[in-house]
Amino acid sequence: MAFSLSSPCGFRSDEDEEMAVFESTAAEHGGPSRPGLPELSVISPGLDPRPSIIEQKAVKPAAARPGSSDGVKSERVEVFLRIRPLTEAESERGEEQGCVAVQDEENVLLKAPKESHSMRAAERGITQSMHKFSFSKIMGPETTQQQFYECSMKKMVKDVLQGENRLLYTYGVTNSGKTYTIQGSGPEAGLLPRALSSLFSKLQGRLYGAMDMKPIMYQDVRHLSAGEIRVEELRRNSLLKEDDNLPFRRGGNVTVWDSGIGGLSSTSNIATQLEDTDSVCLEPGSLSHSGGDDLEEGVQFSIWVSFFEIYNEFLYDLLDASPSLQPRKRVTLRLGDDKQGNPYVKDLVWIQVRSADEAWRILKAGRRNQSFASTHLNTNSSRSHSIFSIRVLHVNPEANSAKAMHISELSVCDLAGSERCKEQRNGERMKEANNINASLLTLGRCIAALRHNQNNKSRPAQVVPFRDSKLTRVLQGFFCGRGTSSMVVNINPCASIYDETLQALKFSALASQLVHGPSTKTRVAYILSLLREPAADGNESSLMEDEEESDVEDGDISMLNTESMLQAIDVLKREVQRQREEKEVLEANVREQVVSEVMEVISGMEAGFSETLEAERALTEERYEDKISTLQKHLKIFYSKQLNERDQVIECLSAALDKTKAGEAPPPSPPGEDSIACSGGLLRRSERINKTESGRLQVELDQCRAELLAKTQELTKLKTQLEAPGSTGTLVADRKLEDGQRNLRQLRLDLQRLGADLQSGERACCRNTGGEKLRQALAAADETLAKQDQILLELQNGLMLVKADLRRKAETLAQKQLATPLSAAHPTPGYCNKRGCGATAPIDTENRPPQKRPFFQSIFPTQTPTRRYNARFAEEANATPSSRILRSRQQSPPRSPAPTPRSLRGKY
Ligand SMILES: Nc1ncnc2c1ncn2[C@@H]1O[C@H](COP(=O)(O)OP(=O)(O)OP(=O)(O)O)[C@@H](O)[C@H]1O
Repeated sequence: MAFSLSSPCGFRSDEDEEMAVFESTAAEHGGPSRPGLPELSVISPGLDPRPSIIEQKAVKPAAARPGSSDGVKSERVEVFLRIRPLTEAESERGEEQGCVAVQDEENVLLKAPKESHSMRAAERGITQSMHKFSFSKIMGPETTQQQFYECSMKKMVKDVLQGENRLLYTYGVTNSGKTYTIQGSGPEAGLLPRALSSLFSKLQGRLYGAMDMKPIMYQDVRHLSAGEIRVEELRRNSLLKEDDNLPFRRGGNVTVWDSGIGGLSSTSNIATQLEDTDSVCLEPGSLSHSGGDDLEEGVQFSIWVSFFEIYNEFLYDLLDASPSLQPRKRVTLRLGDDKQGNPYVKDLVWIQVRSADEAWRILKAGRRNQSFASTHLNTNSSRSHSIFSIRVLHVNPEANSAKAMHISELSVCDLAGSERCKEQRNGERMKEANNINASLLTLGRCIAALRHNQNNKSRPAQVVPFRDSKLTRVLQGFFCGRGTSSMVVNINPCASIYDETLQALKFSALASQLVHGPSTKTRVAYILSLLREPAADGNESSLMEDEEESDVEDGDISMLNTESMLQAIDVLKREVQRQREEKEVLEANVREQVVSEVMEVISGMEAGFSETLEAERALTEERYEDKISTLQKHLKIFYSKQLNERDQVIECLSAALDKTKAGEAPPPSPPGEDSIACSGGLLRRSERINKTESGRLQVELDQCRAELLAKTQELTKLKTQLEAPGSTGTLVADRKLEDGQRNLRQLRLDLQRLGADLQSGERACCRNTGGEKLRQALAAADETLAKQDQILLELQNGLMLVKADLRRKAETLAQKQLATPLSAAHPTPGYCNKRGCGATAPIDTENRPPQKRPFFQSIFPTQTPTRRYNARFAEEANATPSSRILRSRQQSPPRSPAPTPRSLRGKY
């Protein structure tokens, strides 16, 4: 897996989010800034002055119980920063670009150099170019090993001798000085030799010399038999002897061994370094605090050490001594859990040491087996995580064996350096780098999860992925309350590795957020306090009677006898039960409270909803009522208009009918017609038509009547004139006759037009309610017209008779005139020619009664237009007025054919 240092030590997702929590901008802290982009981020455990000790109840409220652990304080994980000095070579390369600036003892500022990825990212606006970090203590390049020991590890040694478990681990980019910090170099002894020296210095005269008790598993002790003791002694001597025979002492040869995985895999030229470390010496007075004044009275201490490494996710015992220097197959160790679930390295070699020198020699012997290699950054780079552990057995020789033993531990872990995989050209180095980075990634995830759980106690706890790597599994106990840990972050101020350094510091910022869980001693104290409490039934009141108060105060639970331990277990079981019940009650109360609150909220919501619903309903009702009333108003107006129009139509039709009844005969309408299909528009149109047509018809009828009357009077007058003998008005009568005929023709034409108009009126009227009546009226008018026609016919006949009479008289006069000279001198041929009356035959014909022979035919025997007209007229005399009107329309092309009532019916 190619590892990118884009996030701190491989933090990928959750952790990156977490990191954002600590960041703040330059504006907040007065740092330099560019427009629109803050250049400084502050990544620290807290922005407020950080107390090194905080109240435990703020961290773990559940433990704040009267009589138990109330008031016990919990510490933040200490994180130290150590900046190594630049080497001459690095300075010559121009690595000094001031990217690491120590502000004070706790704060450091990182400024991205020009060529770094961070600066490029900052220029693109992705991140800041400056970052500020806070630490428990910052040790600059000038810091000596002694100073660093004083501030970091000295107290840890003291704590371990008092029965605590402590872990110190170094973290940083490769070649940043981790190994130097732990082991030292030359006269600069590292933390570990100083701790060993300090430890044995404190234990002067208090060492437990026998080798009959040995630490096993997580923190158990086994009593050794004599045979086993011999085996242990042999092993120790072998290792010490091996150290004495180290090749470098004889000239610095190369040691070669098999990593146990892929055959010969690691090569180390350790001569130089071991020579250096071999000569590690402590400055005079550096361990001035030697002396075990604060050690427990009467207790002796047995010191055992182990040394193993995690290389490519395999565990190797570095003290698995073998006298052979030949390549050999290394045995891998397995991890196991004890009954309490504490992880431990199975079959790990523990060597009892009686002095700091022995311990140091054992360490050196183990280092020979450690995996080192030359990388592009470090010629002697650790390719594995190495863990050197010191177990202190607290033995009370005066007490019985069961309660005489307590174990504490100091572990020092030199983590392999994180690095860019892509920069490893060797395949094996690449693999190592991958494994190193993977395990560091897991460590980061564990720390992030722990921190999350500590900060979010109310939420479900995250699973801490200790099992995802061997490293975290081994260190699990120190992160879970069975000890405390301190971190040393080593950085190299070289500009070329600025980006990696920045990521390492971000990782450390996360680690510094951690708070130590309750220590082992705290738990023991809690259990013992439970045992001291008088139980409700009084059964436990005698529990501690056998125990010495001093033992209890010491908090060493192993000092209880079996019976007391069983009782303690019972008490603890009951305590667990009590706490469970307490929590159940609490949960029930909380549930009840939550339910009642939720119900309140629900009922409030219900009330709100019903109010809203009511308001909505009222609003909707109001709106629809408005709409209905508007609609009703409109309908009312519409129907009242309709009714008015209808009434008007009815009135008009009634009036027209009345008028028609009074003197006019409207044309008949087809039977069965009614006004069911009448619409408002048709009624109005009918009304208009009726009004205009009726008026016009009325006027025309009046005119016709007047004309008829005038003609009748004229004819009567003529008649009387003609009847008068010797009347000189023959010509006048003739002329009058012609005029009468013309007038009659005109009259007929008018009548025809009148008939057509009446028919139109009939069509219009047939649509309305009074259509039937109007038709009847028209039929009556038609009959009247027919009667008038009849009268006219009679008049014509009368005229014909008068004319015939006049002719006869004229002939008689002519004959008389022929008989007289006067009559010869004044012939009247013009008259005869004019009238075409030369023929005599017609005279006879004309003497026939008028009914037998048409009047005009008798007057104009030849086929003239007048005759044709008269013939037609004769036909018409026998036809109804309607048929005459229809015929006249057919013979009048200029006039458009009138629509029949049927067609009108279809149209409407
Ligand atoms: N504080 C210091 N003062 C002087 N020299 C130092 C200091 N820290 C480190 N060095 C030197 O820097 C070099 C690299 O140190 P070291 O081997 O301890 O790095 P490292 O972090 O352990 O590297 P790796 O992770 O690759 O093992 C060594 O030569 C060491 O002597």
